Amino acid sequence: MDLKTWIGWYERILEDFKFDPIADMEAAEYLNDFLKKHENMKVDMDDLPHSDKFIIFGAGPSIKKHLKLLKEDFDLRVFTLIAADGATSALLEESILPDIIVTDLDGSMDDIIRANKAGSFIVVHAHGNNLEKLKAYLPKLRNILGTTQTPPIGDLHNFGGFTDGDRSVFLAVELGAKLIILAGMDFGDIITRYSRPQISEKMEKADEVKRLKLEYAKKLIDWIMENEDVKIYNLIEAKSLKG
Ligand SMILES: Nc1ncnc2c1ncn2[C@@H]1O[C@H](COP(=O)(O)OP(=O)(O)OP(=O)(O)O)[C@@H](O)[C@H]1O
Ligand SMILES: Nc1nc2c(c(=O)[nH]1)N=C(CO)CN2
Ligand SMILES: [Mg+2]
Repeated sequence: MDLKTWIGWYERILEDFKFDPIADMEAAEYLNDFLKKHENMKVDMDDLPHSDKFIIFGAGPSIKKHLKLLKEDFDLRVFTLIAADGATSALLEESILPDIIVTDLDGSMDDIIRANKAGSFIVVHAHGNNLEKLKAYLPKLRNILGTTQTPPIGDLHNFGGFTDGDRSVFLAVELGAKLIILAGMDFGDIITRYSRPQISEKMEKADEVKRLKLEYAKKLIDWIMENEDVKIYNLIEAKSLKG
């Protein structure tokens, strides 16, 4: 998505969520300054693993079922694997290391740091509500690519995308994907412990903000399906994985 089109979406998001664009910019400046001061922790788009086939994992209720089916029926080595934030924990439980993690640092950070140490590249998003998390966790990470939802500054990227899941799809398109399989991308209004590590039940009804975030995630992925030269299959809609 070009920047002009993204800014149109961003303006609607700012209005719907009442986010503060100045706070978004301050977080972006913090991330950019950190990466400038720690060149050895930074990577660029060319450094990220990629192929023309991607699987992108979201943190929805179907994630474990989809992971098990994919492990049985597909040679995962053919794909570049992207975990959206909290989905990283589900992959590690199945002994799968994602090639790339896309995160605003609110998944299970123990798992995300473990995967990053084991070799997953990490695409860290700065926004007005995660400045404290940037301060706490950036020093613990390596192989970082920085993203922002504001017009990009310095070394940061903005290839479009709001939630970690849809931003992962925009990233895959930017990296040359021709085929993308979506797993654990239920959208809807049920969230899991992978998405909210602090909830006590295995699943819960999403609050209104999360429900609206998932609505945007779906709309942005629909936009990609209609406007980009890529085939996207959501396993949620597949009648049979082999069919
Ligand atoms: N039912 C679902 N529950 C949670 N995530 C889902 C669901 N369906 C799809 N996803 C995708 O999985 C991604 C990873 O989930 P996670 O909740 O960790 O992300 P997030 O973008 O950080 O959201 P939040 O800002 O609410 O913490 C989401 O960004 C979303 O795009
Ligand atoms: N300001 C702000 N921006 C965001 C937020 C958020 O909570 N606040 N959440 C996101 C991922 O879902 C993406 N962008
Ligand atoms: Mg997140």
